[in-house]
Amino acid sequence: MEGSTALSTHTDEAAPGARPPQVRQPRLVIAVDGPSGSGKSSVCRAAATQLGAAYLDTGAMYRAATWYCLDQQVDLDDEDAVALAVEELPLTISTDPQHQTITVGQADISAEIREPRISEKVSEVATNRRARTLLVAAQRRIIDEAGFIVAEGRDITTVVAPDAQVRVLLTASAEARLRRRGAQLGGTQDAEALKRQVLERDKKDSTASNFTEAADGVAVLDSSDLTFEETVNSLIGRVEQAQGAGA
Ligand SMILES: Nc1ncnc2c1ncn2[C@@H]1O[C@H](COP(=O)(O)OP(=O)(O)O)[C@@H](O)[C@H]1O
Ligand SMILES: Nc1ccn([C@H]2C[C@H](O)[C@@H](COP(=O)(O)OP(=O)(O)O)O2)c(=O)n1
Repeated sequence: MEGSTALSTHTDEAAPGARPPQVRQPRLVIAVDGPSGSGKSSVCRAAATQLGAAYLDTGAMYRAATWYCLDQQVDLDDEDAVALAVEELPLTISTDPQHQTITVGQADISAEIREPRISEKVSEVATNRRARTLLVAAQRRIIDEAGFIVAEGRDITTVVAPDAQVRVLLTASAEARLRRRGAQLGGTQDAEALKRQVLERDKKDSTASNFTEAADGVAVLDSSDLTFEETVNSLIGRVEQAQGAGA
């Protein structure tokens, strides 16, 4: 049933930065979208750590849903079956940028969801409209509970948190993104496999959300010619500007 989110998402308590838990953070949401390999996860994790903010990797939730469907031998072409599986998904996700774990039931699938077998199937779940509705609702709950959080994905600036104080589209050239993903996977993937996991997946994902052009009010951060540190600093600079504006 659409709207009745039985998706029992549970968030592990974030332990961000060195800030004591009793210090209440002002509400500040940093939304980052972008294509595969643009640096969203690594840049946002580093920025959240330095800022003492929580961190939400929404792609990991789509990956976990895909892992669960495959584990339960759900036919990914069967839209209803995929939506039902996502409805019952017993997901726990950490929002601590320094300790990222994701579990389904008792299974810790933090490493498994990064495997190429998941990357090659995840768009089939991410383009399921009902699955998206359920996952977006869960993501909004997590963001609301955290208050001070960097959330990244494909539709955070536009659908999940369009009212975020900082909204950034993180991009990089196709060449840079393929090179980065290849290096990240330790050179284990040939050029064709990388293209499937990066460019073809982006093309399919683009049918479900727009992360190739910045929406109104969303700043573009092109990391093609920036070092990792420069990219992180640029994002933090935007957050500090917003903090200054809100102070
Ligand atoms: N500006 C950058 N310069 C060089 N490498 C980067 C940069 N940004 C990210 N990377 C590296 O590229 C790889 C892919 O980044 P990742 O965060 O997984 O991207 P995404 O989450 O957008 O798919 C990581 O190994 C990361 O360290
Ligand atoms: N908010 C989001 C986040 C991810 N997705 C989809 C798109 C991707 O194919 C998968 C996995 O996302 P993930 O960010 O882990 O992918 P990359 O690390 O960028 O390659 O989920 C989405 O549709 N909406």
